[in-house]
Amino acid sequence: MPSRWMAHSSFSSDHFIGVDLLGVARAILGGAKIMSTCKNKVLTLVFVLRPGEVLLGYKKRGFAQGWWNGFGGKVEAGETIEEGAKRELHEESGLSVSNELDHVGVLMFEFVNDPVLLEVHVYRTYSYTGTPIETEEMKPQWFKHQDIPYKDMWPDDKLWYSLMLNGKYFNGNFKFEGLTNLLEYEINEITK
Ligand SMILES: COc1nc(N)nc2c1ncn2[C@H]1C[C@H](O)[C@@H](COP(=O)(O)OP(=O)(O)OP(=O)(O)O)O1
Repeated sequence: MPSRWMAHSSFSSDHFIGVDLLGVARAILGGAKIMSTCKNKVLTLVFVLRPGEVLLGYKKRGFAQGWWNGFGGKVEAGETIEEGAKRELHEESGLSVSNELDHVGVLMFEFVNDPVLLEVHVYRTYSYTGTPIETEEMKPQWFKHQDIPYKDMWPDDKLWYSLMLNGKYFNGNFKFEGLTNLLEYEINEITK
């Protein structure tokens, strides 16, 4: 969300890769403009962890079909973002979480020629009940951190997964042209 761009302006050089300063300035200014004209679509993305491994789901249909991702989707009317995250996790993987999820980040995605910004709330948890099951939408599989299949994932994922896996808090802004061409981005680690 553009306001978050402003609120957390301390860039971590470790995670601020591949964008020149002019590009960042343009992106921030562009963000401010976008904020006044766009409506955000609020989505969730949940990562279930066990020591050294993360559970990902292979998307069998719809948006980003054929790619691996965490579990999540649109927040429905009448539910909090975290309730939406738990519901989507259960629908897509069969797992339930009764404790609070750890809210580790917010990612903003802009797509060229699309006025709608995606506001993706990222959660992680080590605490869950159930056994992952294949659903109509996702096929779950545990991956060791070193085996995460980044080539079959959204191009932004390799840029922020290490923060998420290491329990850091972060936000990010990404501008895509189509689904595979990441034009600009910035990622900020947040000190709580
Ligand atoms: C653009 O980059 C993205 N990267 C990553 N890693 N994840 C993303 C990106 N854009 C969206 N997502 C996530 C956010 C959600 O978890 C899903 C999209 O959810 P979907 O559109 O399938 O929402 P549902 O409510 O499940 O939709 P249907 O019920 O209509 O299937 O991807």
